[in-house]
Amino acid sequence: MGCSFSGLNGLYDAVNGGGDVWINENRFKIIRQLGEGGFAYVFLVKEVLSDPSNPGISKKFKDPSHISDDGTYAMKKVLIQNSEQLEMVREEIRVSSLFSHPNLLPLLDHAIISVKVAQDQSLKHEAYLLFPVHLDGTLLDNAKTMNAKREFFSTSDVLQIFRQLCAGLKHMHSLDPPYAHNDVKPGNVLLTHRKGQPPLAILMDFGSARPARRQIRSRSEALQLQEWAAEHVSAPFRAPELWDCPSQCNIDERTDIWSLGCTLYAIMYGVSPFEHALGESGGSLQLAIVNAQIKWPTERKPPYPEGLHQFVTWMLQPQATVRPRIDDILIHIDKLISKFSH
Ligand SMILES: Nc1ncnc2c1ncn2[C@@H]1O[C@H](COP(=O)(O)OP(=O)(O)OP(=O)(O)O)[C@@H](O)[C@H]1O
Repeated sequence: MGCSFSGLNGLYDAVNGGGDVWINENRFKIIRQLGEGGFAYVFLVKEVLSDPSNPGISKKFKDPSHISDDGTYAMKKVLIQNSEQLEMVREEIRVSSLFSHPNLLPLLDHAIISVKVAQDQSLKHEAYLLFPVHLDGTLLDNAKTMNAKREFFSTSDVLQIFRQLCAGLKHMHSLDPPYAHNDVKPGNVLLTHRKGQPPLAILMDFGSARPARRQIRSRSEALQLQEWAAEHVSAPFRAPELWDCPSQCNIDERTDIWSLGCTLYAIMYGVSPFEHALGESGGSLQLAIVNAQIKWPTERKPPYPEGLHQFVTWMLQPQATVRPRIDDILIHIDKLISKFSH
């Protein structure tokens, strides 16, 4: 495979060479792989600064809190197979640049390059996205490890992690037009443990984020939305109206509130409240969700106050028009924090 130097979108190139990766005019050494997604690999990288007087990538940052003390970052390499995927990455880059909030993972830099395939000389694209790195894993990783050891987050940590997610989401829901994240789930939350403080929680992956409000006025529009959701919104966290969309309805950012309710449950118990129906047919997962059949832990004494369970049930209101909004959620979480945090 050879590399073309023609930037796309007026961008400079990220070019593989000598084991290092260039993102525009900055060079990074790959240290190790951190994770992988559908068509993406995420690497821990360290900036290579050959000239000590050159501040490197940090000179691009408007927010000084984005500067990495030791020059390490997370670099996501996206393999692009077709024009639809190219469009999706471009949209992820565009949408990411709309947000700026301490609980939303910022996109620090990006480049899309064209690569010539040696065999047939066809052109392929690769995208390189640079983010701050958070080495303590996702909320999903943490919940799985804790579950295996039969450990639980304290009530106070559950509330503080959840509050941070709500703060990030409020930023998205308050834009004009409001944006929905569309894939709020524990696997898309990065955690950083801090001494003497609750973990820092950061919502990531804006690949499915879109303007939240849509008017559905026909059967075909409803089916189109369901098809889009099936591809972009993780099933155990997907709101009922995205499974079974009426032909006449208004969809709004409260699809995220449903996913938030499932995520709060998962912070406590490690899985979505509907995950039990996953092993069965897809149909029964849908049925469990549209009927809001929440499966509560069967242990006699769950470690969390009943108020938290009621909070989950409130968010998991199958009828979207009466589901609470993010501002309602924030008011309630602050009440719970003052009641249960010491
Ligand atoms: N900034 C980061 N710091 C540390 N680890 C990260 C970071 N970003 C991503 N990861 C790791 O890489 C994994 C995959 O990242 P990400 O979810 O962004 O990929 P994706 O292709 O969008 O995945 P999916 O197909 O699940 O949507 C994450 O689960 C996480 O373990």
